[in-house]
Amino acid sequence: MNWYEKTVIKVGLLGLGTVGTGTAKVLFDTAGRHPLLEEIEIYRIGVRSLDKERSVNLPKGILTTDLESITTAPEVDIVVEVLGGLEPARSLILKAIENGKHVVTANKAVISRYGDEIFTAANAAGVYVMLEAAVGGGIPVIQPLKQALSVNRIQAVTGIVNGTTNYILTRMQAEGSDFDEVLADAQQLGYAEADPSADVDGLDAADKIAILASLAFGGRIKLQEVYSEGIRSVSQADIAYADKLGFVIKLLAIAQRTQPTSALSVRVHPTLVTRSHPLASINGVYNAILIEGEPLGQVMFYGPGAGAGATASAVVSDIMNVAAVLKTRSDQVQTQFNPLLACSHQDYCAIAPMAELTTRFYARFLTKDRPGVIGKLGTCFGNYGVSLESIVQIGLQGDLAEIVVVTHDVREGNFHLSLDEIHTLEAVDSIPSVLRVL
Ligand SMILES: NC(=O)C1=CN([C@@H]2O[C@H](COP(=O)(O)OP(=O)(O)OC[C@H]3O[C@@H](n4cnc5c(N)ncnc54)[C@H](OP(=O)(O)O)[C@@H]3O)[C@@H](O)[C@H]2O)C=CC1
Ligand SMILES: N[C@@H](CC=O)C(=O)O
Ligand code: NA
Repeated sequence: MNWYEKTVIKVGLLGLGTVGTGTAKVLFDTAGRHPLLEEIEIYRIGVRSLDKERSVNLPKGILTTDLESITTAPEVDIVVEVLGGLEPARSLILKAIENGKHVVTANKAVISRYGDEIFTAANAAGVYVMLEAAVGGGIPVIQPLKQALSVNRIQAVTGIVNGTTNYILTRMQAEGSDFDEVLADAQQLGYAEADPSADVDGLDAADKIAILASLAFGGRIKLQEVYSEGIRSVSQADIAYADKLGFVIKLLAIAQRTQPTSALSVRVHPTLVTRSHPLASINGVYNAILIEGEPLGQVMFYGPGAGAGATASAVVSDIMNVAAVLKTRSDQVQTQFNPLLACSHQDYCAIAPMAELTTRFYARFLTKDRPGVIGKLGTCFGNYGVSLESIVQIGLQGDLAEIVVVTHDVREGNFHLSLDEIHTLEAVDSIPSVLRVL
């Protein structure tokens, strides 16, 4: 059959949870959207339970628990994986590719770990694997990086890419709310991963920055080389001190190349961001990704980073992009990829160790309340070339003095050596927090 004659493109949907339901709702309600959507039909939907109540009206017999049959059905053109988790998602994606299906996925966990295997298989099979929903939820950022921005030499990608943690930090900052209570709300709103520690411990953001770095810097990224630190250590005391010093605390995901030929720094950590920075005002479930490149300069993408409708918008845009290729292809056999849709990186990017990072730091110390302690801290910092931007003693915690320090740019390895020496001072009780400053 000639692809020009095809008027129905069939989608096999794996998963009908938050994202799957949002996707089905858009595909069942096409009025007022792009006319190409009218040519896209859901063939089957794979779920775990056939008895669960669903918030979308479904044609009879469309649900199945036999997910593999969807990936092999000759009728299906595009398999949409919105199951989450590593398995069976990875195996089903590979099965779909093996059977010549194009794949759309929202699964950053699978792509960041098995992207190598998946894209190698897809390129060999002549199919596309699309992942707009995997980063920034509804925000178009994957396609812009592959297309409009690929003209640029990218220098840095700095993002708030996890909706759950941004929602938690925003409410902790605005209302002084309790961490566990706000996390439960984020879960109830459908923002969090099935295991929310992926959000809270920075792992979801690490998956996403690995994907963004790969596209921005043109090489594969080994996930285990991405440094990640979550928000469990962020306390109300640090939020209050940051506020007094003119900062807000955000979980940032950063991929940066300081010199054209240098190794990349790819990392996720809670960060003090000065209130005037564009990322400081991104609140709630919203995400933003600030990209810096030459010759463009800075561009920032902003929008809802999680949730059913927003994520469905990204999933369906990928389905449409593949559908457009299928409709305009003159031959059923793939002869050439569209280089602005496919992913063909072969080499790995070199990643710099964290000790080599140059950044500012915020640190909070509890010390004995006696004269000369600040001088001793200053000497330890001076021994390792750590220069201080500010040092303040605001209050007491019991009979201990609380001292907060913000440094100028320093090599991370040197800063940690100075902390090691400070730990040995008799006057120092503890160092409850150390955070980086953008
Ligand atoms: N939620 C969000 O805002 C966003 C999510 N994502 C990503 O989208 C993906 C899906 O997330 P989300 O919709 O929130 O997840 P949910 O947990 O809400 O939904 C998962 C769906 O997959 C089905 N499912 C899961 N495992 C199996 C299995 N082994 N066999 C059969 N069916 C299975 C479930 O079936 P049943 O309904 O029967 O239980 C359910 O329908 C994840 O990769 C997530 O990271 C990306 C961006 C935003
Ligand atoms: N759990 C994720 C969902 C979207 O990717 C988040 O909170 O950002
Ligand atoms: Na996106």
